[in-house]
Amino acid sequence: MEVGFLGLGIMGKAMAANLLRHGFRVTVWNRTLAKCQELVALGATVGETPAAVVAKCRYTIAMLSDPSAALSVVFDKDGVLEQIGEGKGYVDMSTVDAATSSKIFEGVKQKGGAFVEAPVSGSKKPAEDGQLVILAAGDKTLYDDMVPAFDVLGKKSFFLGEIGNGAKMKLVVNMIMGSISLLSIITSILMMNSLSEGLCLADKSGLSPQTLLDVLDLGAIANPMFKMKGPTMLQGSYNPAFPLKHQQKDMRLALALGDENAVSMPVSAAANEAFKKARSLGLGDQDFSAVYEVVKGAGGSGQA
Ligand SMILES: NC(=O)C1=CN([C@@H]2O[C@H](COP(=O)(O)OP(=O)(O)OC[C@H]3O[C@@H](n4cnc5c(N)ncnc54)[C@H](OP(=O)(O)O)[C@@H]3O)[C@@H](O)[C@H]2O)C=CC1
Ligand SMILES: O=CCCC(=O)O
Repeated sequence: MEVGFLGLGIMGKAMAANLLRHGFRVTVWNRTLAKCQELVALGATVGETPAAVVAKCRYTIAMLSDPSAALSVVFDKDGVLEQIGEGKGYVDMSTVDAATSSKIFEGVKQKGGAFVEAPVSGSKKPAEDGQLVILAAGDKTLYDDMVPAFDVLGKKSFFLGEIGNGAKMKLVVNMIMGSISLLSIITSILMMNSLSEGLCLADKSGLSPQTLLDVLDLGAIANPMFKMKGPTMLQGSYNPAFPLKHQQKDMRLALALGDENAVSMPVSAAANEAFKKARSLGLGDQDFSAVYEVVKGAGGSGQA
């Protein structure tokens, strides 16, 4: 199967590489064209513009940063709309809001093409391993055509019906993830303080601190988020798997969805403020766990 791939950021690069590894013929484009070279080394060909990629491929996938990028790649000069038409499909896997997705759907439909939105759950590692969860909606025939690609990219794909449902599901999932991550970080700080006391007490009492850690990790207070992100957070190292600016964009879009539906979400609103604060501190391109710096600055223990 031949596919086009637009957007080779953290996620797009891993996903396009995965398709190549599984025998797909892939034509790639990225705004910063130099980033295509890594994929060329894996066997991809390059399209000079989104329109050139769509002209060459029956199916084109996009993985772009946010609503404005997703719209620009479709509607601007040399964009997808210049070449999409009867018999061609466009699949946007970026995380955007339902209104953005609907605009793209209408634009593609007017040209006679088919459109599926298919945002994903799972970060850099699941993208590399083909273990994403795909939340698709839109044209069912195109969705069925894309199943071989979705099977490579993900461990499970859902077809959620009319356009917008995939975008909304993704925003709800990420809103929960963003809030829980923040709560988990705060909890971790408190946990780490009490853990420090516990380790000290074990040591002074002649017990092995490492055995204490092993016992705790098997019990009810084991904390997967802290286990995954904790060690690098403690070093103040936030190499991005999921950039903080994208987490804050998702919180913002999810809160707007809450506004539209009059759903009160005080926890998410507070989490959004913390992510915004982190962006104002210049942490937007770091991993979303860098929100820890905000929590520390607000009076959490730097010992954590
Ligand atoms: N990282 C993660 O863990 C996950 C991310 N997502 C979502 O996937 C999408 C991509 O994320 P990720 O790969 O991490 O993001 P990156 O920031 O690493 O990559 C963003 C991509 O979008 C391109 N881009 C940005 N603005 C424009 C524009 N105006 N026109 C054309 N291209 C543009 C960038 O091009 P250039 O290289 O030129 O800057 C790059 O290819 C986002 O919507 C994110 O929310 C979903 C699940 C997990
Ligand atoms: O949108 C990013 C989600 C990251 C994840 O699901 O781990």
